[in-house]
Amino acid sequence: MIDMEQVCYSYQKNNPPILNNVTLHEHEPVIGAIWGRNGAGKTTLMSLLAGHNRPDRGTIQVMGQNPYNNLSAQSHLCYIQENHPLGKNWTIHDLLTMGSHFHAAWDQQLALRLIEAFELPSKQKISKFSKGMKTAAQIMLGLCSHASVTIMDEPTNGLDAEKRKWFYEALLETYEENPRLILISTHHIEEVQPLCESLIVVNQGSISIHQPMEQVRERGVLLTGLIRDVEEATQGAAVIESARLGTTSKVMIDDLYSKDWKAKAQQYGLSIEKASLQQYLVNVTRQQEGMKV
Ligand SMILES: Nc1ncnc2c1ncn2[C@@H]1O[C@H](COP(=O)(O)OP(=O)(O)OP(=O)(O)O)[C@@H](O)[C@H]1O
Repeated sequence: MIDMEQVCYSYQKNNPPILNNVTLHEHEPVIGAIWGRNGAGKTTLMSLLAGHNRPDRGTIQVMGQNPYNNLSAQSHLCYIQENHPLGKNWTIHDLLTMGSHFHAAWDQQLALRLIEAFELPSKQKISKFSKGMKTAAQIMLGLCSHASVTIMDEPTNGLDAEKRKWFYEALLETYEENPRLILISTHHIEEVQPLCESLIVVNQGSISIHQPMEQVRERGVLLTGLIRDVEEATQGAAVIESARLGTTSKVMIDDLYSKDWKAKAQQYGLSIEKASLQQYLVNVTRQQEGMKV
């Protein structure tokens, strides 16, 4: 469904590339999370996939076609930017008209349900909406497009907890009804991870992890205990974070949270817990950047 091969991109000529030899393939319908620290290159990656920019090197295909300047490829795509450009005087009614005009598989029923659930006023200009209401309108556009490849940049920004829950429910419902490729960039990985089958981590302009979510979410072992016991128990292990307080040490290991680690923790008298996915990804990307742990 998407193929990026050795893609390089910089915003200004002769500047170091923002994306560096990025290769990314997704050939099955899936909900995928795109995670990365600020400035990692997530939005740049998504805008290239959506055909908003042209790569300096490498190739991009969406549903078998180059998306850049290509109306035929665009008909398979819906890219919702963080502050999606909408007409200054547009109302929700105009958005519905635009959505059904541009997207052949537009889901009007879902659109009307979301408008009601998010309490979006039909006559008010969207430019006068609150941030959360604007976000809800964008979400409506992205989910109801039913585009084969739907890409949403930080779709929950500005939504309160209840509305984020509604978004996640609608996302799952519409995906189950019509499986397609839906990529969501997010900083709220803990919330989004139960919905996602795939995880793409962007780090310093490269893709450092692209794996099934179920494999990554099981990684990250936190051990706490006396410094000497922790050191002995973790000899040869991949320590990606370590902190000391007095005689106590706390470390994170880049490994599966497994029975073996639980047994080892018991043997050395250490306390053990599963690291959160967010903590784990922060440490893994830090280490990849060669920063001190
Ligand atoms: N229009 C632009 N012109 C020049 N540089 C840009 C432009 N947009 C982004 N950049 C630079 O490209 C790099 C990657 O930015 P990008 O927005 O892709 O990151 P991101 O991972 O989406 O970050 P965030 O999580 O903060 O939104 C940053 O160094 C940023 O300063």
